[in-house]
Amino acid sequence: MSFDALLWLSFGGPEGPADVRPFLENVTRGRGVPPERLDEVEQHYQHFGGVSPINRLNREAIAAVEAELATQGVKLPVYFGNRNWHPMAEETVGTMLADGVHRALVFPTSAYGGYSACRQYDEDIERARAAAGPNAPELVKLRHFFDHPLFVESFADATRQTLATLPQGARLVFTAHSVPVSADKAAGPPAEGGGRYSKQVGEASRLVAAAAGVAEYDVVWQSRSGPPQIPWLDPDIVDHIEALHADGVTAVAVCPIGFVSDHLEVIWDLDNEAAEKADELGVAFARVSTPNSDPRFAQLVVELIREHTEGLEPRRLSPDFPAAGCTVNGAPCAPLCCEPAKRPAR
Ligand SMILES: CC1=C(CCC(=O)O)c2cc3nc(cc4[nH]c(cc5[nH]c(cc1n2)c(C)c5CCC(=O)O)c(CCC(=O)O)c4C)C(CCC(=O)O)=C3C
Ligand SMILES: [Fe+2]
Repeated sequence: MSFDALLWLSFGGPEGPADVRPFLENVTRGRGVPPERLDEVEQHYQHFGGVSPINRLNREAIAAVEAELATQGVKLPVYFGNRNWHPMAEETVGTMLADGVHRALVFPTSAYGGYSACRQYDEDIERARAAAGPNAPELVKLRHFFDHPLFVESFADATRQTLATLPQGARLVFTAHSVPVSADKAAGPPAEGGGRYSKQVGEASRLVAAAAGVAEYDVVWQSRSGPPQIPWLDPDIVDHIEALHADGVTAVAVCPIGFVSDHLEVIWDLDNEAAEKADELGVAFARVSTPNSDPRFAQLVVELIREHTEGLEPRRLSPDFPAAGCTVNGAPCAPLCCEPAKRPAR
């Protein structure tokens, strides 16, 4: 099938102090996140001058993908749009329409299924197309890539490098963004029994640990928000470091398997909060870098594109593991797949 563009679809982040509050309001609109949590998270952003690295990292990754497309002789202009901050997906899809784009592939910057990691990007696609009107380009989203060999090898090499900086016997701990337990239960089509997000995170961790030659590891969660009475996936990375310390562990390598770039949730929640806890306990700490700046990440994106443009055989390390994510115009992967949780009224 023929496509005339790629839309790089990401989360978005503030690019100056005045952007922070409106950005956070976009992220949490109608989601019942307590104002105290927002004030706290605002401080994390202001600590870095109100600038999240995420937009810069996306622009760098896009430049690498453009270069890789040129190297492989694939002609496809790349556009950049976000869910929560400028350039917003609505603005970008408007530009694509004005440029005469009819059909585009969409690369979402998340490797996983689940509401926040997959279905919400479909909602972004729907919203952006609705804003563009009846002639909006057709938008075909690329699939989950948690078990793609290029994703796994990139994290595995980075993990090996990080472990080499730590004393022998360091514990390897994978982390991904926590979500409400109810959201994880609703992840995947109902017949699958839920948990598609946490299961894929667990499988990616298993693959990376195996490729890095590590037999024992843990999978934990980070960056929890929402009111405390609502259960989220746990344990939290900071609590887990305490538990490991109590068990006599003296060194920890943290691999942010749930993310593709060193954005704010990584540089604050891990490099700051988790590292501080480890330091306080006298536990050696090192964080594995994410794939964003690895040349294999650009190769991965181009390979996912060529699955569509040239019918390239999808490469998966766990082909029997449930995965999806390839949607047309933001329609769900399957009926009731990753249904949005019931949200408190605004
Ligand atoms: C699964 C998942 C991913 C991974 C998939 C993916 O990468 O898409 C992810 C990524 C990210 N999350 C990010 C930032 C934030 N997430 C928040 C809040 C929330 N995240 C959730 C889930 C996820 N989030 C959920 C269930 C909430 C509660 C509110 C709601 O139900 O939606 C809040 C609100 C304040 C707070 O409470 O923390 C912020 C600021 C940034 C940008 C960092 C930067 O600026 O550099 C990125 C990449
Ligand atoms: Fe988040």
